Amino acid sequence: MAQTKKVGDHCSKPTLPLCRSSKCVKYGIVLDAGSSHTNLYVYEWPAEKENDTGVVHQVEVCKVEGLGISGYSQDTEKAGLSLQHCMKRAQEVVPEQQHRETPVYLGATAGMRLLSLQNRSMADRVLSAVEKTLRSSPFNFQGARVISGQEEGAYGWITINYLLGNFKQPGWLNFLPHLRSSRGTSGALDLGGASTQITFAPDQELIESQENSLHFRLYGKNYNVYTHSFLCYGKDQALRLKLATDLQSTQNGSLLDPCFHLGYLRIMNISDLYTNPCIANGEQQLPFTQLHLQGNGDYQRCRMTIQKIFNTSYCPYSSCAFNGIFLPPLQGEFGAFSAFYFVMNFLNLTTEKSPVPLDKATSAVESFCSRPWHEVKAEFPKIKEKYLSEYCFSGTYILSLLENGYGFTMEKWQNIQFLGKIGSSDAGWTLGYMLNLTNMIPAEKPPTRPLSHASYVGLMVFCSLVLVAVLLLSWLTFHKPKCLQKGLI
Ligand SMILES: Nc1nc2c(ncn2[C@@H]2O[C@H](COP(=O)(O)OP(=O)(O)OP(=O)(O)O)[C@@H](O)[C@H]2O)c(=O)[nH]1
Repeated sequence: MAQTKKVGDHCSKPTLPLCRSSKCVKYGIVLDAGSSHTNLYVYEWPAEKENDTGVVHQVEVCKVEGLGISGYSQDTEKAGLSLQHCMKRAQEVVPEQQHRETPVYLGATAGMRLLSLQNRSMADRVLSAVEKTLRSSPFNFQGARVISGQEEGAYGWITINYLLGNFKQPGWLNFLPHLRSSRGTSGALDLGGASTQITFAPDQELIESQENSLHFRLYGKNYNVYTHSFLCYGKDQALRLKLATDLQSTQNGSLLDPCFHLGYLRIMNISDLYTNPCIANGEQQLPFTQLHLQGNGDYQRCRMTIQKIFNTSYCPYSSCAFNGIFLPPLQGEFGAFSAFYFVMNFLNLTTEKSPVPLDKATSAVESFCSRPWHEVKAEFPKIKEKYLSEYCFSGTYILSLLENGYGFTMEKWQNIQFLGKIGSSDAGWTLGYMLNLTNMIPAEKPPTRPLSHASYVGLMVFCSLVLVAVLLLSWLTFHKPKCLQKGLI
């Protein structure tokens, strides 16, 4: 059973001093090694870091081309060069005198979790190759590791709530402890290529399954948070799961697929489809080596085929998402990011103001899926064919996951905001990871800032004037001039 994580507890012992030998850390770098590619993020500390007043924000993002876990294992040299290019970019962004103080972290997510399950030594080789490049940079390399699904969910939740300013409550709430609940935070929905996470503070205190339960103490406040990471339910692995399920009913490897546009053709090697732990050994039973996929763009049928990858036939708890995984009743607002945003943004279903209602979103995906492939390709010539050809599947998958998998009804759907960035920072787990490791979110509320000299002098003058006025009034009351006293008789 996974241990309950206390993020705030790590914070009580700083792992990285913010100021060393008169130099303060002003930047931090995090690399997110995902299944399809790696992103390098450079963050900048707020100006008044000692008092933790400003907000740590992103100043640069660099996409390391080819360095997805699969890409790296295929072409190490090319991916290594691409990584060096992004490290150089970071050296330009971070002032030279700051290089030695700037911490660099690498976290690998679900792609690497799957690679570790499938081929441990390959996964270790990938990590040590990346580590070697990072060690040779002028920055302060702090380590590369595979983060757990629970951490990915937790840090995504921390990132968006930190950026939305949800952790710092007005001081007057300290005097009304009954109002200080976990509410007022936003839930986090993250869709990757290999896994998807849902994290939120539920209404009910009890989280029925220990491995879905997180306890944080941040800024002097306790948070009970639910999280789950569904490995193999990122959008790329979900497509594989769906294809593997569909293949069971074909005799010759030809598949009429409603999740792709009419006129779209794709040929895939069956061995590529089956080389990962998400799909149990079905390959041997198939009498063909290639899959010939032909699109026929039918949203309703696509939705039905996707539905088959969610097993909702059993639930050992009071309520479940799918595959027997506990899910408490959904609570509050949610921010949906990563591929949730990429896909919904392409389909024009993200708005800054009010969310697009569920029925309108469904009609939009349905109408997109029904368009012939040649027409879609002609309209979006600049979009990568891999992304463009899969928006129909991805849009339908997102609707199925949120509606059927998690139970976002028409009403609850209105609480979802699809987010690319918050301010200048991308929504994702990386910022939360760095904030935790550098102790930027303390477990306890920082002491109230002492008054500045000018405010102190001003306050003293004001108090003195009030005192003089009170003394004068008292004197006038008890020693009234005689003429006045006579007049009153
Ligand atoms: N449309 C579009 N899709 C993208 C873009 N960048 C990444 N993706 C896809 O979005 C999905 C999620 O990508 P990431 O957020 O990098 O997730 P990941 O790191 O693969 O996630 P894990 O599953 O946790 O390993 C993947 O299927 C990517 O192929 C983009 O710019 N546009």
